[in-house]
Amino acid sequence: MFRRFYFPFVLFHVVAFLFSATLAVYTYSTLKGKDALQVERALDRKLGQLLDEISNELQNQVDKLRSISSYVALTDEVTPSGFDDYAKEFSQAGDSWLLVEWQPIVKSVNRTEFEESIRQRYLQDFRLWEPDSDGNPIAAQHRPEHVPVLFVSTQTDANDTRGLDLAWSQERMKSKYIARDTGNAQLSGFFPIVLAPDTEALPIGFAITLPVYANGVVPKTLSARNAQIKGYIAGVFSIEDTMRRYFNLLTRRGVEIYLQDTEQNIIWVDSQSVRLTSSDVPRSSTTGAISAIGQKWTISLVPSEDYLTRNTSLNPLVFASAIIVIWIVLALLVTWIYRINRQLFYAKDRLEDALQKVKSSEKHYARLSKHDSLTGLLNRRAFFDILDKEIARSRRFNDSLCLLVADLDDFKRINDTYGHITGDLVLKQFADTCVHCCREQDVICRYGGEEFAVLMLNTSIEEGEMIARRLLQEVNNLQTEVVGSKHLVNVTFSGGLTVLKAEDDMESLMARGDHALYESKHLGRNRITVE
Ligand SMILES: Nc1nc2c(ncn2[C@@H]2O[C@H](COP(=O)(O)OP(=O)(O)OP(=O)(O)O)[C@@H](O)[C@H]2O)c(=O)[nH]1
Repeated sequence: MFRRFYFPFVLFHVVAFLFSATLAVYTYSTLKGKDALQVERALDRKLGQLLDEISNELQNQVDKLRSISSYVALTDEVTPSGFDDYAKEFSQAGDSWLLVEWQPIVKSVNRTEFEESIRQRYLQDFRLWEPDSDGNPIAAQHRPEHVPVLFVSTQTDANDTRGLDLAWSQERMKSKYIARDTGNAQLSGFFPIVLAPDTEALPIGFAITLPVYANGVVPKTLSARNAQIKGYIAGVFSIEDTMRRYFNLLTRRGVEIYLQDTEQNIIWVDSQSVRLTSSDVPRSSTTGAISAIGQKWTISLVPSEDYLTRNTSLNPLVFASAIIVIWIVLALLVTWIYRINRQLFYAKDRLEDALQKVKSSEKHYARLSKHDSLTGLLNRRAFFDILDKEIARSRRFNDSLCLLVADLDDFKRINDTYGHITGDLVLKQFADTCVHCCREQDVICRYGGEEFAVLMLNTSIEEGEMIARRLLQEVNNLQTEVVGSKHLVNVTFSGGLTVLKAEDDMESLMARGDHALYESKHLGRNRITVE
């Protein structure tokens, strides 16, 4: 009976799919990681370049402001047109400055006089302004010192900045004081630029402030620098205008740019600069610092998903196809292995089956070669094998051994009268009776057609005779039903009993048994003769 070959196809496909998907996803993410690294390196290079360019730009602007400051320092009577001409000469069109301002120091004692003198000499509607805490400009009141914008050269229409005290911005004020104390140019933090008292849109920017001393000589001591300062030359720059040209290419491609000053003000340079107050720069950024003119700016480049996708050589479709291809290859491979395996499986089954049959027929033929097929008793050849060994064993242990040779009486007549089938039944019943009457260790065989032999091991002649007579009696009582009728058949046998003697061999023992049997036949059958 063949077993059924089972293969879990559904499970296989699930496993094959998961395997292919895992392989593809792993490869994809590894390559994507490499791509991301390349993008990061490219951004790093770009950032380094930007830092250099911006640093140069700032230094360039400082140099220009220094030239203007020398004009103010050396000129006794600075006029609006003179300042404007001079400022414009050094700040060519196309430069990134929004305003260049001259901010003289105005002490509280002469603040009103100063306002008045300016009105009389230059600007009839001149007024001093300063902002409140919310950044809204209000009229200047009780401050000990003012640094209002007196003259301004501007690239905007915002001439109203004249009179504004732009020191109201904390970042700007701080940079001004540092410039005054150190005597050096100072870059401010980021702040909203007020272009007029009623400015609505405040661009975010920064200022570069230079302290101006009489004759352009910077006093050596701090107290002297504080006492002798004449005012400040300041360049005010919009981040949007100044930085845009450096960041343009990157922002257009989807890289977000964040600028951070020393005061932790963060500017997001996008389509329009936005000052962030609470949000942080995203973590996944390429960051670099620039130290310029007393400030430290941090610039962070954050590539958008869109930018990463465009700069990646990986195509998800290719990997989706890879999953399917790997899946198909696995399926073909396993189908091939499955077929071979199934053939082997069934071949093994057939072999096992055949082997089983061979084994059972071996047993069958082994039994057939030793036994009589009708009665199941040992056959003549097997009997002689055993007889030979038992004679030798009896000799060695000095045991007594009896042999009974039995032959059914007038058996030919039974065959002739009732048929061979009934004859066979009689033979079988006689054999069963022998097995029943003799002991377990005795060896019984069908010696010939209706001749039998019983070897009684470890048995004296007296015991043997007793067993033989008991068998004779049992057979006498035996009745076999004729096949196909209710008629009963009786059978008898004649027996020759003998015991192994010292000089005996197999032939002599058998011959004496046969002789005794003939004696029984001769004396009238149905008897046992002992010899
Ligand atoms: N039914 C059947 N008959 C068998 C078998 N083997 C031998 N015979 C028959 O047994 C008979 C033996 O006959 P005989 O040798 O003349 O002996 P008998 O008729 O028993 O006469 P005595 O031995 O002198 O008593 C023969 O007819 C054989 O054909 C067998 O296996 N089955």
